[in-house]
Amino acid sequence: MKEKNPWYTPLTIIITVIGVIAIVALVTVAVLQNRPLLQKYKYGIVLDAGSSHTALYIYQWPAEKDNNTGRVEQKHSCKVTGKGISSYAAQPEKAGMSLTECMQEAEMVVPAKRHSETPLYLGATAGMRLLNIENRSASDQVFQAVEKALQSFPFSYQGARILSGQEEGAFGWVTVNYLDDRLKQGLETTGALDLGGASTQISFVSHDYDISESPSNSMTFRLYGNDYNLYTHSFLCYGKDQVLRMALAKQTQLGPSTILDPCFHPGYTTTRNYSSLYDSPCVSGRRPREAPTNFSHKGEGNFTKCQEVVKSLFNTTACKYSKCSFNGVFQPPLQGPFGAFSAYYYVMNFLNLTDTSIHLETVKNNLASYCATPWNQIKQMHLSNVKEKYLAEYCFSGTYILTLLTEGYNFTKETYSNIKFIKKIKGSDAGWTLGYMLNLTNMIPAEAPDSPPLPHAGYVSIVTVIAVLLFILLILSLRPVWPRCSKQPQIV
Ligand SMILES: Nc1ncnc2c1ncn2[C@@H]1O[C@H](COP(=O)(O)OP(=O)(O)O)[C@@H](O)[C@H]1O
Ligand SMILES: [Ca+2]
Repeated sequence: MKEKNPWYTPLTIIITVIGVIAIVALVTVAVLQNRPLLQKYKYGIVLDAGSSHTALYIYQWPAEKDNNTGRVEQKHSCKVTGKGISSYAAQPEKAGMSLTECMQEAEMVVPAKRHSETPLYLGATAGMRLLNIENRSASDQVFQAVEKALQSFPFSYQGARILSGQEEGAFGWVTVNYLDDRLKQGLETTGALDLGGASTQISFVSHDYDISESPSNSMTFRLYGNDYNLYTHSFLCYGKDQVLRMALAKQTQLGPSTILDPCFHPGYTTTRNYSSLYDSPCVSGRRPREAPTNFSHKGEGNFTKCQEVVKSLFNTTACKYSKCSFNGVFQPPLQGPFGAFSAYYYVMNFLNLTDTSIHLETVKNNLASYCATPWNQIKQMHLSNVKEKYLAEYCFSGTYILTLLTEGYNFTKETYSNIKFIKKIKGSDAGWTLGYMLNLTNMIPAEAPDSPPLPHAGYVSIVTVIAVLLFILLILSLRPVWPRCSKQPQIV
């Protein structure tokens, strides 16, 4: 006769079945109760009207969480065809029209029932700052045209304006640290380096400096219960396109109608127009009196000489503060890691120089040999997939970036490795737009939100483990019954 398994008594079977059903029910209720109902999203749209081009970003976040936890992410981006809105000074309506395609894309991406509640912002940066200095009424007309175009879409239009350099720098810093989840957790923050076409920004938290030394460079925030004292500065005219103008202006001032430019590849040659070169407040003061219409621009491909030209655009002698970067601008000691984005990334990524663990001298040597490569060879290798204008300027831009970081901001060969060249963080572009929207929609609270002591997954696991333990205890408590059942004769 077979031994009867004591576990097979009707009582234990019934208890087991009820127990399993109870556990499944308990876990299901716990999961359903705590799961966000349906993943419904809200949306926000920001247009970045930069000096070289405009880009549209669509952000989304779970509808029930818009007030606290850091869950905003980039859903979509669209690059407006053509140049930046400031280039339409002579025909403002076209600035508005240029945005149509991307705005239509936004209408498709954002679900129709959310259109009317989706905020839409346009922020313009250094290109419009310069146009505003140069020709106030042209800048106003561009804004009127842009405003009219944006209002014709079904979103909740919140206005178009020029950001100050401080705002541009600070919102870039907010974006980077928000996406890295550093703000909510009160971690050490990352500095932000943004290189545009017409201006460049540096923003970081430096603990041991006196903000009163230069109040115009300081911004204070209280975010998620932490206080931040941010140093930020925007150098107008030190974006890479305006710096190139300044470099050319400097070299053409010497007089000849042909300039041999060390920042361009050997064999590169083009004819440039004096008026269009000097058509910017960054250089207009330097225009030679009796310049011919055109000048010939030839490349020489010499990194060391190029660096000298670029260095001459930084004034590092005058400083009325305890410490300066350049042009008499206060800068506290650099601190912490830095994220460098926008043109910093485009240029260093093209040059294969994004790895900052490589020694700075090696980086310079690599760039020097790139600059010395004949223009024909460069074109043969890359012209099929890179715009010729960008391609011609990477040697200059790379040299400018290294010079700005070391001679301008005072990064050393030791601190260079604190910089990370980045394009995106967790799928969202690094740039000022996200920080701008978070601020305007009050999505980063000053105080830490009250959150449940456990994350959802932890809560469910604990409930499950406790339920299973209780169940085992129950089964074990029935054990005294078993010996009786097993007192069966064991002989066959
Ligand atoms: N693929 C690329 N390679 C090199 N440079 C690029 C690339 N894409 C964009 N850029 C440059 O990045 C810069 C972006 O600046 P932008 O945001 O338009 O100006 P700003 O921020 O000064 O208003 C411009 O100089 C533009 O030419
Ligand atoms: Ca920009």
